[in-house]
Formats: sequence, structure tokens, C-alpha cells
Amino acid sequence: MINKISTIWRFILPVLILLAAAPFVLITQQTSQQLESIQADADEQAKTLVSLLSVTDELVTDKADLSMRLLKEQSQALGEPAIDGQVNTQDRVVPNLIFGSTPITNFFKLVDDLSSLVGGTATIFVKDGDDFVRVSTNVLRVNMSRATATILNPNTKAFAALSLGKSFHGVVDILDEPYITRYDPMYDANGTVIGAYYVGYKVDMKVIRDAVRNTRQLKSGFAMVLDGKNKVRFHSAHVPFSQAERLFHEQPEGWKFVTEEIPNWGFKVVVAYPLSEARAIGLAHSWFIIITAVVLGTILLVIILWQLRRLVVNPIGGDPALAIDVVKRIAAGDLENDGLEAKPNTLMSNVLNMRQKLREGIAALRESSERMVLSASVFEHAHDGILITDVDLNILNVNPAFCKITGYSREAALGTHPKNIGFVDNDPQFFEKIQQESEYAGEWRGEAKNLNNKGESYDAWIDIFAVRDDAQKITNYVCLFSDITERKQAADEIEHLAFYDSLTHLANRRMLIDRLKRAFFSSKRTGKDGALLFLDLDHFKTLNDSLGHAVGDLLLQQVASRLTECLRGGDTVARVARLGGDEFVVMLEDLSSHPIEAAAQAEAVGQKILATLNQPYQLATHEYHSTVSIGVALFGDHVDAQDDLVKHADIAMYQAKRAGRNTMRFFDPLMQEAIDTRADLERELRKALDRQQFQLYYQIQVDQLNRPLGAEALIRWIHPERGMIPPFNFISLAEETGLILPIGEWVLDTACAQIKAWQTNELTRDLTISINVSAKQFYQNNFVNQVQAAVYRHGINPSLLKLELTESMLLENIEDTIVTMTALKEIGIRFSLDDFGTGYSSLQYLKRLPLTQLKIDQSFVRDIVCDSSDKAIVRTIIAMAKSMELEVIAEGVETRDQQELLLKIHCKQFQGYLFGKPITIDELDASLKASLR
Ligand SMILES: Nc1nc2c(ncn2[C@@H]2O[C@H](COP(=O)(O)O[C@H]3[C@@H](O)[C@H](n4cnc5c(=O)[nH]c(N)nc54)O[C@@H]3COP(=O)(O)O)[C@@H](O)[C@H]2O)c(=O)[nH]1
Repeated sequence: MINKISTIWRFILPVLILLAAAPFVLITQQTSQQLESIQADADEQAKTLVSLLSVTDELVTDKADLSMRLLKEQSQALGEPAIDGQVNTQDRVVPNLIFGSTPITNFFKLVDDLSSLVGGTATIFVKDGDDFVRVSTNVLRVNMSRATATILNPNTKAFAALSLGKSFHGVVDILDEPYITRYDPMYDANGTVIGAYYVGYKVDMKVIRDAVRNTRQLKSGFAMVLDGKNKVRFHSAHVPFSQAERLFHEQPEGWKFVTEEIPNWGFKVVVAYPLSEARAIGLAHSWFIIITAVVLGTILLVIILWQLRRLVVNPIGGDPALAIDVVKRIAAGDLENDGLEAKPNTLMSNVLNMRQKLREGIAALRESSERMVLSASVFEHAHDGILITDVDLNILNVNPAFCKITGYSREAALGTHPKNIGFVDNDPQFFEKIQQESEYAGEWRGEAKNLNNKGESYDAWIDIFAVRDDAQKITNYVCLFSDITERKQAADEIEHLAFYDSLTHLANRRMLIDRLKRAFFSSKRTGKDGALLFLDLDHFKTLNDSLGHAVGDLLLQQVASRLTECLRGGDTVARVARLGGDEFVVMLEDLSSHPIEAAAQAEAVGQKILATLNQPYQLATHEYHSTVSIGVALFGDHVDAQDDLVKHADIAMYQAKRAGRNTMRFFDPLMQEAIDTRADLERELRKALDRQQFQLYYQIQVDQLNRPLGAEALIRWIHPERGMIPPFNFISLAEETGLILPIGEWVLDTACAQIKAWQTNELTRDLTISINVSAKQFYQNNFVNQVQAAVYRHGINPSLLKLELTESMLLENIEDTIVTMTALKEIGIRFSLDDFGTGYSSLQYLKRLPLTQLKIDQSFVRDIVCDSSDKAIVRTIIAMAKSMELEVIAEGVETRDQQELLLKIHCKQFQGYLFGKPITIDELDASLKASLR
């Protein structure tokens, strides 16, 4: 229905109906008004005609009254009326009426005088029996003779009144002419009616007749005057008499008759008109109103339509009923797309948009609710534990699997922090890190050790991710986890079986090869060497054969555990494997990049193993003594395949067997020789300190005018057989063996003693001594105390002692370095940064070190004259030192050209062969004496 009739039409239709009905109502009303008006007009016409007659009546009646009075007065002037016998008149015998003595019959003077005086007619009647007979009259017959002896028509009202002794006043038709008459009874002296007086005036009907004749009611309507016998006396001229008479008598329905009675006369005035004409006139009158109403109505309708469209339909964007229908359907939950379209930016378009959005929203909600139901189901039934926290990691919800895995009830978990219920027990800072990192990553997964509610540890696979709101702000964390303890154990077991020896639980050959691959790769990347030690127990077969395999197995197990034990906590990374039988392999990584040093490190480990495995074994009830032969191959022995390295070590092991067992051999003979030499050197070095074979040489340091500033103390080993051994040949060995600590202490003490000696001489008391400090020495816990003790012991000015440190050693642990240097600086000790320019010092770090001096490495000085890049580096170092307010000393200055160039670029301190090689103190003192004098 709504679709069939639009709201506009539903609005317009009643208006149109009203507009259409209005003319009918108007016509009806107008016609009815017109009919009433015509009716009133007819009434008015009738009344006017009546009043005309009434006026005539009044005028004539007054005249008749006056005439009657005069007639009586004049009669009575003659005397009292009486009857005196009879008299004959016109052949009729009638009582003889006399006034006084005057007979009245045929006495005409009274009546004629009256007529001549006031007009009209007059008559005196005598009563004869019941009749009233005219005895004196000036009323004429048709033949113009006086109408004496005629009687008053007994059928008239006048006769009836007189018979009763009453007067009569009214219109009487006399000879078809209307007369206004007055009849008064005449009494004799006894009061008996003996006769009657009459006066009458013929009514002049001309005026009335003319008025009636000219009367026209509407077009066909007319007026007429009827007498008391309903005889038409006058009628409108435009209507024939017969028609007027017929219409009056027939009184047809289509005609309206208005009748007015004329009192006294018995006449009536009738105004008649056809109703059809009245209606036609009403209709004619209504046309203007109808047309006006239709025009105004149409204009009104157009305005209403225009405004309706402008104010309602256009903003709505369609039929309002349609919009209401759509809204109702939306309210009822019907959001189906019915293909409706609307102009943009209208209510309808917005409603349709809203419906579209609602539909999409509900679809999304439905989908999300389905997902939520699914999620809830997953949450409840998941085998993995799930916990949800707020942004501060307070637990908001946990699932049943959580309770099953952790043993904590839901109530116990809610509101608490995961770490309070044993999550990631292996990393106390874990959740802080997660929170810090989640801003960027938002997701973390991996293995962790958790504790259950009984405090038992279990392996968990944890997957944590952050949930963010629309503004990408983290609102929650969700943690999914599973207990992988059993899985891990099974995997570990499988791995163990695949990669480990079941008897000793050491790595097997497969594992060894795999680790070797990685170690090779790492060695190539870092440049650090590695070694493989191939171990074979001596005479193991004999043990097996004599005491049985079970005892043999016991030995193997104890060897394995001793190997593991003795290699734990060493300086190098060591991994132990059993290849089978009595063969073991030890892999060493991160050895020195220097082959000899690497070999020495490997040799040291080998020696340790030999010593460890040499200890007696308790094999069940048997005490047993075993030895081992070890073959060593270095990664640097030009092998690419891991198997080759194992073979090399195996070959070396056989060499050890051939050498008498219970010993170690290197695969490379040269290496073996170097190792042997080194071993000798170490033994010698250990004795050297006790035997005072060390001596300090001093190399002078000068200013820009070649004046002595001090000297660098450089150690020399004066070997009784090998002669003077330079520091290059033994310092690194001393560092590796730890002998550098007593050696360094000796250097410090000797240098302080020398400063003290110089302090006693005025010429040398301001000279400084620089000593080289190795990393091991510097990072001793008591190094600061050591220096301080030496300074106090010798009572020297600490500012004359300069410690030379290298960049690489300082940066090993910058924070500890700063602490140590600062403590020494507080004592008054000064620092020189040795070999400057060869390391990768960051300015940022250098700024934090309390340095006094930068020592430009001799490698830059060597070619400074011919190599522009060296010159640029040195210039930069000098500029940088200046900006940091540090002194600069150039070492290795051998030529005058080098010095001059360095002077030009503002280097003011020098050390090198140009000024003097390292020499004994005696030589230096002699030289100083000469130059300072
Ligand atoms: N921990 C300790 N280390 C020490 C000690 N004494 C020395 N050393 C370290 O040995 C390095 C080598 O010293 P050395 O062989 O004595 O060489 C020094 C000079 O002889 C040499 N030099 C000096 N001037 C010249 C030159 O003009 N030409 C040239 N070819 N060589 C020259 O330079 C070495 C001094 O170097 P530096 O120490 O960097 O100033 C030595 O570098 C120390 O690391 C010790 O007691 N303890």
C-alpha cells in the first residue's frame, strides 16, 4: 500500500477531495442562501403589496368612520329613530322608519349630503323581519336608479354582525367592486335594532393593481391578489391570468408560493416563483466563489507541495513514509538490502548508510561473536596453558590447562604476576625485558624453566605476544605455554643416543665431527686457532683381557669423568668425545692466533690431561694405574676436512706411543720443536727471576730542544748461555704462564728505585721513568695497592712514574680500567697511551680516561717523511691530543728529517734511536751527566 500511494499523494488526496467538495458545499450553501434570499424577497414583495392594501384600508376606513359619525349625527339631528307603521317603496311594504318626525324611506337628503360632503356611498336600512331593507341610499343599481327596497345580502358578514346587534367593518364586494364599508346597527329608544346605517367607499385599486402588475419575482415568478373567494383579482402583467390562476390552484412542486393575508379584507397576496430559477441563480452566484476557491486552492496546493518537497521530501530524500518504513524495519531488526537508493546528503541516504553500517557492524559482530565463542572454546579446551595479563602483567584470566600444568588454581593465579607463580624462573629479569622490548617487537617465543605450585621445575615452551588497541598502545599480554619437559627429555634422549656415547655419556664421533665443523668455521672467522688432542689409553687391551670388559668399562667411565672434570673451568673452550674403545678426543677452541702460542696452549692442556689421567684408579676392587698417549693437531695445520684433522691427531698419538707412551706429540715436527723450545724457555724463565737474570735498559726521551725528559724502562733477560734475550721472545710467554706478574712487580720496583736514585741528584731529579704494564698485571685486584706500595716504599714523587698502557688492554674492560686509572691518578701516577693509532680507540672512551700522554706508534713515524698518509695520521693525533690537553711523544724517531717534520707539526717530545738506544742505567747516567752538565 505504501508503495502504491506515496506520502505526498496521501497528503494531496484529502486536499484535492476537500478542494473538490468545497464547490459542492459552496454551491449548496450558496443555493440555499440564494433560495432563502429569494424567499425573503418574495415575502418582502408580498408584504409590500399587503401593506399597500393596508394603507388603503386604513385611509378609507378612517373616512368611513368619519362618514358614519356624520350620518348618525345628521340623522339624529332629525330626531330619535323609530318605526312608525309601514310604508311602501318600490312595490315593497317595509316598516316606516322615522327620525323624529321625518320619514326616512325614500328620503335621500341625509345620504346625498353625506356623499357630497365626504364622498362615498351611504345607506339607511330598516329592519324588516330578519331582512335589512335599503330605504334611503345613494347606491345605484345597474340601471343607475337608487337601489331602495333591496335587501342586505343575508350571507354576508355584515348581515351576521347586524343581526347580532353588532357593527361591521370591512371590505364588501358590491357589484363586483370592493368597498370598504361600515355597518352600524340602529336602535330605537327601546334599544331595539330597527335598522342600520351604512357608509362605504369604493376602494381605488389602481395603485395596487399597477403594483401587482409590475411585480416580477425572478424571471418567471409573479404576484397576484386573490379575494376571499380565491378569485384572482390582479396578477403580474407578464403572466397570463389563466396561468396564474392554474398555478395557484395546482400549486406544483417546482414552484414556491408565498402568501400574505390582508386582515379585514379576506384578500391574500400571493407571490410565486419557480424553484429551478432560484437554484440557477444560486448556482450562478456560486461560480465566482467556486472559481476563486479552486484557483486559491490550487495555488495553496502548489505552495504546500513546493514547501513539502523543499522542507520535507527533499531533506528526507524520498517518500517520508518510505523512510519511516525503512526506519521501522531497522528498528524491527530487518536490515536486508532492498535495493533502495537515495540522493546523497539526505535523511534517506543517511538512513540507508546507517542500515548498511549496521548490517556490516552486525555481520562483524556476529563474526566476532562466533570467533569469540570459538576462542572461548579454544581457551577452555586448549591443551596449552593460556594466561592473559593487563599491561602491568597482572594476570586477568587463565584457562583450565594453565591450572593443570602449573598446579595453581585460577583464584590463586588471578591478580598475581607470572613470575610470582614460577614463570621463567631461569631469568628473573625476563618480564622486565619483555615489557621493554614489546614496544618494538611485541612478540617473544622460546624455552623457559618454570616452577609449578610445588616448586618443581618444568620445561616450558612459551609464546608471549602483546595485544594493542587502535592507538597501538599495549593493553594486554597473552602467554601461551606448554609443558615440554617430557618432549624435551625424549628429544634429549634421542639426541643423546645419536650424538653421545652411551657408556661414558661423552660426545660420540658424529657429534665431534659436527662440533669440529663449527669450530673450523668459527676459527676462520675469528682468526683464533684450535687444536684436537687424540687420546689413547696405554695398555687398555691388557686390562680388558685380564680383568674383563666390565672393569675396562669402569676405567673408560672414570677416564671420561676425569677428562670432563679437569677441562672444566680452563681458559680455553674444551670439548671431550669418545670415538670408541679406549680412544678419546679433546677439542680446544679460541686458542691464540699465533701458532706457537696456540700450540703452547694445547700443550699445557695436554700436560694437564696426562697428569690427571696418571692418577691411580679404583676399578671395583682393583686399584689400577693407567697412562695415556696424546697426539695433537692444530686447526692451522692446513687441513680443511675435519676427518683429516682427526687422522693427523691420530698419527701424532702413534708417535707418542712410539716415543714410549704416557706422553704427547704434535703432528707438525716443527711445531713439536717449537713447543719443546718453548717448554725449555718456560722452565728457564721460572728460574730467571730468582737468579736475577733480568735487567732494565733505559731509552731516553727528549723535548723539542733534545733536552732529556726521562726514559722508558725496557726489560732485558740476560741468559747465562743464550745471552741477552729481547722482551719480544719472552714477554708473551710470561703473560701466558702468569710469570708476568712477578716480573712486572720487579720492573715496577726497579724503576721506582731508579727514580729515587735520580731524585737525589739535582740534575736528574725531574726525570721521569715510563714502564710497560701488561694487561694481566693491570687487571690484578691489588695492582693499585702494588703501585702505591712501591711509590711509598721508595718515597718517590709519583708524578715521575709513568705507566704505559696499550689501547687494546684498556678497552678490554673500560669501566674497570677507568676505576683503576682514576685510583692511580689520585695517588699522582701518570699514564701514557702506548702504540697510539694502531688500535680502534673511540674518542668517547679516550675522553673518559685520565691520560697524560699519547705515544705515537713507531709504525707511523717510520715512513712519516715519505708517506703522506702517515703524516696525516700523526698530524691528526697531535691535533686531537691538543684538543684533549694531552702531551704527545713520538717513538721510533731515527732520523733528523723525521724529528724536523714532527717538530713542524708541533710534536714536542721524542724517543728513538736518534736520541739513544735502550742502554744500561750506568750508560744512561753517564750520557745524562754529559748532556745535563
Ligand atoms: N710488560 C712489559 N713489557 C715490556 C717491558 N719491557 C719491554 N716490554 C715490551 O717489549 C716490547 C719490545 O721492547 P724492546 O724490544 O725493548 O723495544 C723497544 C725499543 O727498543 C724499540 N725502539 C725504541 N726506539 C726505537 C727506534 O728508533 N727504532 C726501532 N726500530 N726500535 C726502537 O721500541 C720498543 C719500545 O716500544 P714501546 O714500549 O712501545 O715504547 C715493548 O714494546 C714492550 O711492549 C717490561 O718491562 N714489561
